[in-house]
Amino acid sequence: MEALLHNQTTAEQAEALENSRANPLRAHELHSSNYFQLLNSRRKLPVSLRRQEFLDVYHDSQIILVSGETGSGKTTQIPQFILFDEWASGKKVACTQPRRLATTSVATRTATELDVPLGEEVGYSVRFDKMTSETTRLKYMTDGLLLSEASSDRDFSSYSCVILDEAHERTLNTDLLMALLKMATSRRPSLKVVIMSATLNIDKIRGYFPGAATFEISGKVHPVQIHYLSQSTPRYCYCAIGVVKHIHKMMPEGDILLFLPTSGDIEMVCSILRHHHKDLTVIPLYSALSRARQQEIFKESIFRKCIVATNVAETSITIDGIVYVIDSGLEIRPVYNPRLRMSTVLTSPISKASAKQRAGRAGRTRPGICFRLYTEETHNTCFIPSAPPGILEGELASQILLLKVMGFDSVGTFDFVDPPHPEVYLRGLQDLHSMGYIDDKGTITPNGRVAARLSVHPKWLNAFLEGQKNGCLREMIDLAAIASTQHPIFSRPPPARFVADIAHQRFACPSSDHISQLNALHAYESAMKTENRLRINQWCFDAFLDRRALGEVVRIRDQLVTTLQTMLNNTKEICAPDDVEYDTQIRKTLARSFFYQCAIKNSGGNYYLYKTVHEGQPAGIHPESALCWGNKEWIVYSEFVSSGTPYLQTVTAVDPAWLIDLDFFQDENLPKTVTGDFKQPRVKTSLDKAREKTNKVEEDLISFEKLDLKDGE
Ligand SMILES: Nc1ncnc2c1ncn2[C@@H]1O[C@H](COP(=O)(O)OP(=O)(O)OP(=O)(O)O)[C@@H](O)[C@H]1O
Repeated sequence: MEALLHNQTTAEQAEALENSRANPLRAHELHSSNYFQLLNSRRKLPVSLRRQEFLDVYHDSQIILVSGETGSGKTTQIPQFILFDEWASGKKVACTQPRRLATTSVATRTATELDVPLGEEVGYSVRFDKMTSETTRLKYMTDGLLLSEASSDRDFSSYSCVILDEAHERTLNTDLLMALLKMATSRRPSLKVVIMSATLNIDKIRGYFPGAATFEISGKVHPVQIHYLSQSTPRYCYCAIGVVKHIHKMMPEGDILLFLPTSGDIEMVCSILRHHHKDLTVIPLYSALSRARQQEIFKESIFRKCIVATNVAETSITIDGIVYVIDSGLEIRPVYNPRLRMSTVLTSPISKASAKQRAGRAGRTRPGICFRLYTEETHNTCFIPSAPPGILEGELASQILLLKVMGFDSVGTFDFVDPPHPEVYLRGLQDLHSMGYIDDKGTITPNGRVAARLSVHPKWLNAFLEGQKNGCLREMIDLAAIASTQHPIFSRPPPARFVADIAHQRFACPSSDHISQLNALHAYESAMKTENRLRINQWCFDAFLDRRALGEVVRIRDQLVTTLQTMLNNTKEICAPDDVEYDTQIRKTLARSFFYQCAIKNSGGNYYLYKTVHEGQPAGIHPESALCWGNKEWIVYSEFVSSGTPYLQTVTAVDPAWLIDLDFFQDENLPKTVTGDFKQPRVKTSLDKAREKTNKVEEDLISFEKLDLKDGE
């Protein structure tokens, strides 16, 4: 012990020893010198100075709303206070985060602070990835994951306390958790709930939890100077490059964090910065990058680091060394349009709360400076106080299904913090009905129950069932896994986009992007069997495939295969890529499972080559698709997104004959004008032709059967 503590002063030694005794995780063990160093800095955090006061409030109340400055220690310290306080209960403490990167990084930090290996007493759990064990008592997890746990345990019975962090973001999942926790606390008096945020809209949440106690922490760790532009500029990327150059050439050491709205902006700015500043380590950060590439932001560098990020770096994470933050004041927010079944991603100004969070990424381990690429007047007059709750902007089908499986039949009267817009809610119900997951009365069906428990979007259950009939269940599982990874398997680095597109041609299927994805995955798996580890990296590099994304797909797929084992045991012979029927069966399965996402060639459209069948919304096909030339009459698509231009993404050509028996395509369900005519006569004609053709084939078959053919005739 003396040897370990030889660097500490006597007072520190005493304090450290006292703390180590109070720490039930390692009370009988010696701590590393790093532990004591961290302990020293943790003790100075504003939250730590009020530990006892917090615990007093915690003991007296069941629900506590905590608000405090960014960097004051909420995310890393409060869960530790609660962990030790609740130790005797034998239950776990959960702390939720809206994003995966923040979840894994704060779990790592807290485990380091407590001097325990990550995954033992402190762990994390995000979708398709976890580091937890039997001994885990403090679990950082994404809000989505806790929500899916709640679907089978409405009382949160394995937890003594649930902490919802970054509640000001009001994600759809956090809002639902608030509602479920409110009910659970009335059933389980021993369950505690802590809702934390730097900029909590206290009045709204306090109104929702009338009896809750509030605990406010003031005080910053380090000051952050804020600078505004004197005049606004629309050329935010070039302005940002100018500020980086100025900092790099003129200002003292310290890393830079630059916030831009889109991954396209980020890649463009990164390539310009790399070209002009060889002595700057430029690192992009956005959600579509693989986890390993995201982790690069935490690595040390001999040069000054410049991290160029979207709002994934906005909350909870601390990147040691960041002194300068440059904030473009913009972000992209997907907004769901229930009438068109389309997600619009538009670049829009951030909220004041987000601006504060972004500035708060500096000044965490030393004083910082934040350059805001907008005027002070813009900040004060144009930015809304906080972003609208996710429940008002997102699609709701899977959340409604989850609530139904939990027994909330009348979701319309559910006690939300902010109720969803009725049109979005009704669209969600309609979609679930089309998928067969709820019946005419809105009651969940047996298929709906299974779909709600899948780790992928519930819509995939129909693809699995249809795939089982058509002998391509494994292919549907592969596609569900590909759709569920955040990272695209086809890599298209901007400087080599053209070369990448040529490399991807070897996987391309002219009638289906889904089959192109399968081709790439299967080629990777064959290469894995024959090549060694080093060669496989080169193989992926040459093919412009993201190896880590493919690895993640395989992991997700294997988990799904385990879940769907019984289904797989009952499946027909799996069709193989060299079967004549392979393409057709996959396209047919996709058509019959995603029939509500159909589009037909738009006869009058030049640029917008297609129109969605039921909404009649014109759209182009994404230029990365093998079907972008529009030579197929009918298609199904996976996503309908608009970032100014509406695009259908990941599309497959289908035959309308595969759809004609579905209710969705019967005359009474096709959209009509007020005079009763079909809104899209082309859809109607095409379906009628398909019907005639199918009837003719059936008639021919019947008359063929009627012929009493004898052997040899
Ligand atoms: N990975 C890390 N490396 C270095 N210091 C860290 C790290 N994580 C946290 N810290 C230190 O701990 C402090 C508290 O961090 P914490 O995330 O708990 O604050 P917070 O109040 O939750 O902030 P926010 O609201 O921004 O999430 C930081 O200001 C920083 O000094």
